[in-house]
Amino acid sequence: MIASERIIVPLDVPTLDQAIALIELLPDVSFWKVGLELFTSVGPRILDVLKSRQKRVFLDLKFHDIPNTVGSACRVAGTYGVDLLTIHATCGKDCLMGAMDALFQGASGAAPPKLIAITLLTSISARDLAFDLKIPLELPEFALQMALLAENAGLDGVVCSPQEVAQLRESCRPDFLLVCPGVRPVWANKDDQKRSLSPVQALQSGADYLVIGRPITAATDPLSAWAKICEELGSIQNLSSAEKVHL
Ligand SMILES: O=C(O)c1cc(=O)[nH]c(=O)n1[C@@H]1O[C@H](COP(=O)(O)O)[C@@H](O)[C@H]1O
Repeated sequence: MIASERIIVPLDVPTLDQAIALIELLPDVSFWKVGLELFTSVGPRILDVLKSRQKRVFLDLKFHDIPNTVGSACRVAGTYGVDLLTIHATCGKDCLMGAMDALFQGASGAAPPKLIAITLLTSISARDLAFDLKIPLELPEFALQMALLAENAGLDGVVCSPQEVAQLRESCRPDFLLVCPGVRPVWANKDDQKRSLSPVQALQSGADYLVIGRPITAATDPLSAWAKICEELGSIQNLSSAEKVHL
């Protein structure tokens, strides 16, 4: 897999027309993420648009509810034929296991999406975790525990910040997918991301996929921002973990 295929670009726009314009502006992007804004606005139509263009699809709905509700939603999401789907690890083990079962049922014989759990949102700082959320664990330890919970529940991987990815790569099974948002080239704004690293650092630390949005989509020239990031990633010599990923 070449480095650019490991970048997932979020379609964080409110309308179908804007989503299609972005897809057409960046023809070399092979993996797109559909998140809460676009899916709330457009629904599953956007998934058909992407699949008809042979794109891989990350459906980022970040489910977080009781097991019965999440399971029912996963049964529907399993019918969509997408590649990746998100759930919060803090749903708990029963909910995570039930979600996996429900995805298989929904896919009815076809390959279900890989289910990956949010460990801790990349917009949360160590201070937020301790003082606002009152979690009595150091941030890297909390992220690790959430990843181990997801792994024990049989999930395919997790979403984590690039700052924790090296630790998770060491502690989790080798084929456990590690997807990192909050990635920022040195020349880009941090925006609301609190635990970022550069794309090169994130891949070198063991990420399988990088989610990179505003540094590309909000750039004055998105096409050259995309090209610049691909060029930076092209300089990495050892991309071995990519060989394990078959999405
Ligand atoms: O699940 C995600 O993709 C996600 C998890 C997380 O912890 N942090 C995070 O930023 N994301 C998503 O990754 C994307 C990051 O976008 P930028 O900050 O514009 O690069 C957004 O679509 C977020 O919804």
